[in-house]
Amino acid sequence: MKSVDAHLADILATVRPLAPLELELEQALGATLAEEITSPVPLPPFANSAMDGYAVRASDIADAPVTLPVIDDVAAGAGELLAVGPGHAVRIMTGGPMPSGADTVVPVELTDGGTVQVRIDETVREGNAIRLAGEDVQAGAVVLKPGTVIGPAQLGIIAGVGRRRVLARPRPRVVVLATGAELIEPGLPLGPGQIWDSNSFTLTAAARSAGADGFRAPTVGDDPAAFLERLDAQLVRADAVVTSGGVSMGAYEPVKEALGPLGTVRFDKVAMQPGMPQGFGTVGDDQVPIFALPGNPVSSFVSFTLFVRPALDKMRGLPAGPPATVTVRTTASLRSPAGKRSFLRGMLGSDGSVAPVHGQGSHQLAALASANALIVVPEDVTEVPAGEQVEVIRL
Ligand SMILES: Nc1nc2c(c(=O)[nH]1)N[C@H]1C(S)=C(S)[C@@H](COP(=O)(O)OP(=O)(O)OC[C@H]3O[C@@H](n4cnc5c(N)ncnc54)[C@H](O)[C@@H]3O)O[C@H]1N2
Ligand code: MOO
Repeated sequence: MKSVDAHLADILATVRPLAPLELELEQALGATLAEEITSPVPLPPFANSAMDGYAVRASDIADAPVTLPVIDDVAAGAGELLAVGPGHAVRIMTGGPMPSGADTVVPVELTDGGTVQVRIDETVREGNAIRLAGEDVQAGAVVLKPGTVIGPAQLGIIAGVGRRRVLARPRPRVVVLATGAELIEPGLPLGPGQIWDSNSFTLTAAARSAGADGFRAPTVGDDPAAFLERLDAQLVRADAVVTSGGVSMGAYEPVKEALGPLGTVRFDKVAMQPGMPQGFGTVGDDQVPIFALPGNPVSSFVSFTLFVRPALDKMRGLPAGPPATVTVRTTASLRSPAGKRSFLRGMLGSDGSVAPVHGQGSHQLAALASANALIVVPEDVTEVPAGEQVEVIRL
């Protein structure tokens, strides 16, 4: 049997980072920056008020209460500004550019709010409530480095320095294709021998959680020709394909039967529990990576976590490797088959312990849904007593 590490190494040796594209900001969430972002101007570009109030000279309000004439009204976006001379005040709004001559803003709460003249009840220190030009970013400064994943705040600064597009590796497009003659769409009534398709929803969501665009293709039955036809139709929009089911030893294994003869997809038994039968390779003229995951719901999810997620990291241009683990104490004893690495479903507690959940079968979806961690038991360990330290992968 092939080791988990060797299988992941083969996958990571095959997949390539996606080429960077010029992305519109609306498309850039979750993409990985492939250029340095600098600011062409200082930010803020000009000194402006941090509060709604009055721009004054600090020396004029030292003996507050004082009453000053209001000579101008400055909203955010105002262009033409009158200078503030000695003894003058200008009403100003948050974000409004500071008029020359003024060195201080008095918040409206400390005044009578007048528009012709204003009574200032309290003095404030010189420079109060002014946001200086360049206080956030100096002109020419780097605000984001290549390799940064663009989240909401990163999008904000890219737009904030005036950019409409960025050079970035896009989110990988992952097509999820579930196979099985027994599968029926959730929402429709079950017939004899049928089950509702859950894997395609889990895997599509897992792809999205991993920073990809997940697309759920319509499921296919057990006919290899129909599978190949569906796959072919989906390849145009796929940077990677994930299938579920049809890879073990049965009489009807459409994925294995369809992909095996291509010679570009290998089917292996990987020394793990769950998730032993695994297919991986490339398909189509563009050599699109394909992950043929086992059909058992827990097996396909665990396989995604161990193999597909790191591959997506690599496609996104991020550091890629096995999932991170933390060491905690198990509250109960654990069992694992000899020669296989087990990934038991567990619940991490706030006290630094993990409890295996009830129901460790690879078909037990509800138990998986109640877990927040995978407890890793190495290949050479068959029993772990309660209270021992174990490695866990957080889900
Ligand atoms: N004789 C052997 N039988 C099996 C072996 C083996 O080595 N020798 N391996 C077992 C292991 S381990 C696994 S894992 C499964 C993998 O089977 P397949 O990948 O071929 O998957 P299927 O047979 O299509 O389905 C397995 C199981 O999962 C259910 N399933 C499938 N797709 C979905 C879906 N989209 N949503 C929900 N549930 C799904 C399906 O109904 C089956 O119950 O093979 C073992 N057998
Ligand atoms: O490898 Mo299978 O996933 O145990 O059920």
